[in-house]
Amino acid sequence: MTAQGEELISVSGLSSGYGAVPVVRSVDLTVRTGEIFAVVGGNGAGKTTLLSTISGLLRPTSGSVRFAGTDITGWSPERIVAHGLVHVPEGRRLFTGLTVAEHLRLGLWNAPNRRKVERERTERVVDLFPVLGERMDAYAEVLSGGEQQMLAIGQALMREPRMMLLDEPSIGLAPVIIQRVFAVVDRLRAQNLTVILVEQRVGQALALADRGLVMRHGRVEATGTAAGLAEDPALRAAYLGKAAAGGRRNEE
Ligand SMILES: Nc1ncnc2c1ncn2[C@@H]1O[C@H](COP(=O)(O)OP(=O)(O)OP(=O)(O)O)[C@@H](O)[C@H]1O
Repeated sequence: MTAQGEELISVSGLSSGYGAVPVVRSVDLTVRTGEIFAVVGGNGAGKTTLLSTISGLLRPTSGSVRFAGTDITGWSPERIVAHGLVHVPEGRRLFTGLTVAEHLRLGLWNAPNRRKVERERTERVVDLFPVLGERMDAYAEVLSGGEQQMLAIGQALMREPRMMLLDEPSIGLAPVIIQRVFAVVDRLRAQNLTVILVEQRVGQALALADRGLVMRHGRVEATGTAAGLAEDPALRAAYLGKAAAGGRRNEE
């Protein structure tokens, strides 16, 4: 177990891609326990590929990932999950024909103590997302987009992870629902869960995060505190839209 503020994950020189096509190029990052770390950047910058490489879905072509004091480079996704690092992919990836309760149970599918902990962990997920408690017998496909996102996060939380990789949770959601999902991520941080958050909504992600990085063409373009990144004039102009860049100019 790592204490709050201690380094939980350290990614060094990580590169990966698809076949012979390199996408992630020599990325370095470290995240401390209890932090929300935002990864932002334009379409196709390599954010999803970076998360998939950290979670073992893609093998790195070089570099290393050290998590909770152990080198997990090249481990299978199942082994990485068992070590406390879960990945909530973009698009939620729920199963048609399975209910909310079945999805939550599935989150524990290969957990050694699943029968013992299922009830208590389900209660914790429902405490975070009360709407799931009201819809336990509903099939995933009839849930709203927001409920599906909550279920995807809830399923990952059934493992009581130390770290969550959260890919584009806001996609396709109404602003009020995005706020609700982000509020839960904030609450999870207060419970010492560490999060790497990939987001297209750069302003909102940086407002929530402690630190972060900007990716461009698979490389780290900038890294630092979320507040520092949000105030950087070049980054504001590139990723926060004309209005934000204009606002900055007006302030100066
Ligand atoms: N399965 C795949 N096979 C081949 N190329 C892929 C695959 N997935 C992504 N790519 C390519 O890798 C590059 C990076 O994609 P990635 O999805 O990691 O970027 P991203 O920053 O997450 O973008 P977005 O925000 O649009 O999801 C893109 O050029 C994309 O076309």
